[in-house]
Amino acid sequence: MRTQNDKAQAGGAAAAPEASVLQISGLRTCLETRKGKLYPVDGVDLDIPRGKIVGLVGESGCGKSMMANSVMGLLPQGGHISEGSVRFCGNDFLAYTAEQRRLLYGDRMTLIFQEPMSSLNPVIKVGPQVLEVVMLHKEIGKEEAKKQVIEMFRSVGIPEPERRYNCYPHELSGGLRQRVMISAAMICRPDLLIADEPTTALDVTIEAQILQLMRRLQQEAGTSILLITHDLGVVAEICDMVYVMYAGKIVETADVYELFHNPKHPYTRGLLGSLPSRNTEKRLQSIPGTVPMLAEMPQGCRFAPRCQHAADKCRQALPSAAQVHEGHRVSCWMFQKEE
Ligand SMILES: Nc1ncnc2c1ncn2[C@@H]1O[C@H](COP(=O)(O)OP(=O)(O)OP(=O)(O)O)[C@@H](O)[C@H]1O
Repeated sequence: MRTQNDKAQAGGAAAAPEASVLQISGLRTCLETRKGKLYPVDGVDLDIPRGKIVGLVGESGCGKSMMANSVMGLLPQGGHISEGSVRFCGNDFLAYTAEQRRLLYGDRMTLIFQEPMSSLNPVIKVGPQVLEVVMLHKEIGKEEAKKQVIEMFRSVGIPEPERRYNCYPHELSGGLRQRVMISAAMICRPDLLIADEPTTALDVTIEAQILQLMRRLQQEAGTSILLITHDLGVVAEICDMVYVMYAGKIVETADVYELFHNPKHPYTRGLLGSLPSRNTEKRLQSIPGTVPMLAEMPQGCRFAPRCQHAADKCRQALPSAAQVHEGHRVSCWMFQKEE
């Protein structure tokens, strides 16, 4: 039977708070496929400071979900982390046993997806599904746990929480289902919430409400959030820091104000919808071309085939991350210091 000590070891609960909740260094995720070994995450460094909301942004197919799934142990068959390190609250996360991870997931590290129906069991009422999370991780009786679930439902803005407790997922709207998922993810006040496109399936008004809700709960619980999105508007709304990912690599990172006011990487500028130029007022609506297939990664900078600034050097070798401002790093040959 698990003990408080097991929980402390699994999540580092007894340790002094670390400045970073999640520290990922040189993470490489390998997929063994019929086409050979593919690397959807290829040398990623990412740091999530305690209590911050960090956006991970990039177009579809850039490897954002693979990044999250690598951390959450949700890789498809044939997938594994082949290089790098992951530290969770200062502990070597990759060295955790399966049991330590099981205790951690749902309690100190939680996940919400775009489509709550993929996580909710359609034949079990929503209240008991959240109750199960509480019972698994908190040492309290069923009556107390049920009270906490109803209180949580009230706190996330589910009207008539006692009645909704006994609804099946299909009886709720998409927005209410996502509030149920957020309840399940936040009820144990986790250190880290990974939210993978949590508002993409919702209409704009509900999206704004859900983002505000996440921000409020995050502030109340001191949870750090990794928010995965393809939408820089969502990033602007609630993130403190941003990592921009392209073709398995982080190409730029900065705090949110700096990234929006001083974007450097041509890919980030493309995502922002405009490519400032000294000579023209030209505005881009979208970036020409598509994200490369994993089996067809270009040599050199992976963005070079789509980049209007690409030079020979860009097609030959990968740039490393260079600091352009405090906390602002960019991987682009245009910003490498001359040797
Ligand atoms: N099971 C799989 N087998 C092989 N390749 C996969 C598998 N799942 C994803 N990929 C590939 O891995 C790459 C990264 O995919 P991933 O889903 O992480 O991207 P993403 O940025 O999260 O995009 P989206 O927002 O569309 O999910 C893509 O090239 C994708 O085709």
